[in-house]
Amino acid sequence: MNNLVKVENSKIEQTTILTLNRPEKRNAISIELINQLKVIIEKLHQDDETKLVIITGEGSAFCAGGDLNDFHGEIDQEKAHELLSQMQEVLWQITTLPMPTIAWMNGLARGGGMELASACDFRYVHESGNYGFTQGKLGISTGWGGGTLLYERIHSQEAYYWLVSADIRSAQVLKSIGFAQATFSTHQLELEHDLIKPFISRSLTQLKHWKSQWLQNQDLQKLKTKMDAEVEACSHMWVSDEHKEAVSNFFKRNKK
Ligand SMILES: CC[C@@H](C(=O)O)C(=O)SCCNC(=O)CCNC(=O)[C@H](O)C(C)(C)COP(=O)(O)OP(=O)(O)OC[C@H]1O[C@@H](n2cnc3c(N)ncnc32)[C@H](O)[C@@H]1OP(=O)(O)O
Repeated sequence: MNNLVKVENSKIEQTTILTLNRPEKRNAISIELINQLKVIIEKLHQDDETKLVIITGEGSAFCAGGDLNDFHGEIDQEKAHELLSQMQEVLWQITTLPMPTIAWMNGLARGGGMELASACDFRYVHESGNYGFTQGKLGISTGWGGGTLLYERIHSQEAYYWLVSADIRSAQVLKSIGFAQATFSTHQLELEHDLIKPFISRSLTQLKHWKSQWLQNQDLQKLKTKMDAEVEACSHMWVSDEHKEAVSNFFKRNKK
């Protein structure tokens, strides 16, 4: 079995780094990758020693969103709902992990890649990357619950506008709207990085306490209900002609 997600446990720093490992596909999230991620995140829920989880991508991209070969345009509404729900569950499990999570966005992200980042507690973005909730241009809405999470991360007026405009933004803009906590310029993720150091210097007890406080501060039941509604809405848009055409145009563009 290919490791579509690399897992590195750093015992001294009590940190787990998860690296999406399909660089040739810009780390697009296939069904197989979802299945692997599911098992890894489930294990982390039972892990009493890890105090920090970092999600990043191999190569030039953080994540290009759902793999459009698996999440293709010809599936019906029920099937779309079933597939979208699988990744929604992963996003939910990441959101509710008992330790802090960081999306270390080493490069570009699109669509579901932005949703994945939104499921993390903190986001750091590479200064040369570009980032977009581009679902609007594909004739759909966010389909994994990440639109709901976006509203939790930035000002609601800005979230609403970003989803409608579906525009691609720079790292500096992400920082200015509060989606990213900071930008970085290094290519290799190092746990000694100034942005990671504060986490590593805190104890397991401290970090788990702050995470639990963070989760208590949210109405998780309401959040889950809103994420469910988002998946349902997207599954209906999935079968629109506009969406089918957008997916087909993507593959045609890539064949040129
Ligand atoms: C399904 C859930 C839904 C959601 O809930 O949000 C989504 O995520 S929908 C998907 C949203 N994502 C996109 O629309 C991104 C599509 N990709 C691109 O726009 C570009 O590929 C890129 C991400 C901007 C990268 O551009 P570039 O660096 O120029 O690389 P290429 O375009 O040449 O891509 C390299 C390689 O990767 C394949 N690829 C990229 N993204 C996807 C994808 N989302 N699904 C499947 N495959 C993808 C691309 O086809 C190329 O493959 P080869 O042709 O085999 O080299």
